[in-house]
Amino acid sequence: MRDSIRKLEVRVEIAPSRPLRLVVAALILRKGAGGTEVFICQRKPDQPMSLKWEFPGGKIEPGEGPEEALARELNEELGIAADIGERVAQIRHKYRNGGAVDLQFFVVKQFRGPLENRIFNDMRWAPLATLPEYDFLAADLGLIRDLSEGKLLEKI
Ligand SMILES: Nc1nc2c([nH]c(=O)n2[C@H]2C[C@H](O)[C@@H](COP(=O)(O)OP(=O)(O)OP(=O)(O)O)O2)c(=O)[nH]1
Repeated sequence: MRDSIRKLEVRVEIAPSRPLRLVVAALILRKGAGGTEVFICQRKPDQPMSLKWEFPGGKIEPGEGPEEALARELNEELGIAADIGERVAQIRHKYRNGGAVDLQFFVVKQFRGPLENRIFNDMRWAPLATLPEYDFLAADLGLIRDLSEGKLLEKI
């Protein structure tokens, strides 16, 4: 009995202090003159990881499914009603200062409403080949490389 209590205490001590954040983000796509473009957003100067570029989205709230969470975030951040499409990537990343994230990326090809900037420092459509020119969040860098080389979306 005492042994099992001791084991339990040890487990509590080594439990991770920062939980894994479950995050969903959108690759909102359109056809541009020079090929496919994706919608990218820049974080504000007063946010953690300030001025880094990212794909719109955010944390899944308790009780939400990933698609539901992403539709909510896109409505809150950009004022659009989006049709959430195929999940094309999942990435786990440990930030040096801020714990770990589990990121799921979904394609969005259709949405209703004009894109409004409600929370970002800047936002724009970027041709896939130009993505490496932007200072993206570290977790996104593998995805950025694949997108810019035309690897990930070839079947879409
Ligand atoms: N939306 C979005 N978040 C991303 C991307 N890549 C990446 O590492 N993240 C991280 C940054 C944040 O830690 C988290 C998203 O959380 P959030 O949007 O709900 O809130 P936040 O930026 O204020 O972050 P936090 O300080 O509350 O953790 O996921 C991405 O491409 N898009």
